[in-house]
Amino acid sequence: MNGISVKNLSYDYGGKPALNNVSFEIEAGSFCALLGPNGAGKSTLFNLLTRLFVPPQGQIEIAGHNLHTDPRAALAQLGIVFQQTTLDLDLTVYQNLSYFAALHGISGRQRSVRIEEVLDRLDIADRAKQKARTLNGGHRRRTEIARALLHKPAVLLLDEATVGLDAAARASITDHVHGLTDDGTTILWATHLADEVRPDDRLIVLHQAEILADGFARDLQKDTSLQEAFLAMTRANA
Ligand SMILES: Nc1ncnc2c1ncn2[C@@H]1O[C@H](COP(=O)(O)OP(=O)(O)OP(=O)(O)O)[C@@H](O)[C@H]1O
Repeated sequence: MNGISVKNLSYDYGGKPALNNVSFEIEAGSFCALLGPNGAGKSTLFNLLTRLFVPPQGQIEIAGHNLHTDPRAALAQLGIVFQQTTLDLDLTVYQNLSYFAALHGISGRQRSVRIEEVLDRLDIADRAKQKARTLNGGHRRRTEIARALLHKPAVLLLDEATVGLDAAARASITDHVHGLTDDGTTILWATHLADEVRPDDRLIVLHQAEILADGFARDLQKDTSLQEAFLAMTRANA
């Protein structure tokens, strides 16, 4: 079964295409980077995958559930980390997660067990009692990723999750997120930074509403760096 399946997906803003007949499949339990410059269509794709937007054309399946015909089952399998931070800065890390767990109907002992599990996964158990306001950017992001995993989603979407972080925090977040596939979670990682993609990653390059390349990063970069290959690809299609 696929983690994510997208077929012939299109979307436009007032006639200007933001996604043009896009199709791809991501195997369950794998990490896929979605690399594209600003304006490529990444956020639009995420808004469609989370059903914030309804596509005029195309089909989306999340963990085998059709998002259009069975949205409840599909969305139950989805975790998301948006580009803009959405923590309540006046609550502690634990309280932020506890509130979210309650929204998902996770209660009682199960709630504290799950919170401990996800904090451990992101190596931030020692921050549980700290107010979110006192955390650095990297730890805030890790808290949001932990929160997105509380309901054990089969698929996790991250939209430019390292925006505004320094190089060390970016590297730590990308390491942690790669590790999340260990338990079978499917990851779609949107970025405009080629250095966040590893040679063994599945890579989809999105540019001007279309998929320019889809394969393993090592094959797409060939003898050059991925950054150079990415720039050459997007320049050639400017
Ligand atoms: N609400 C909107 N109204 C009109 N055009 C929009 C709107 N949102 C996005 N666009 C346009 O659609 C195209 C795709 O934008 P989108 O935000 O999906 O790209 P992106 O890859 O996520 O870029 P970024 O990293 O800058 O967010 C761009 O040309 C953008 O200007």
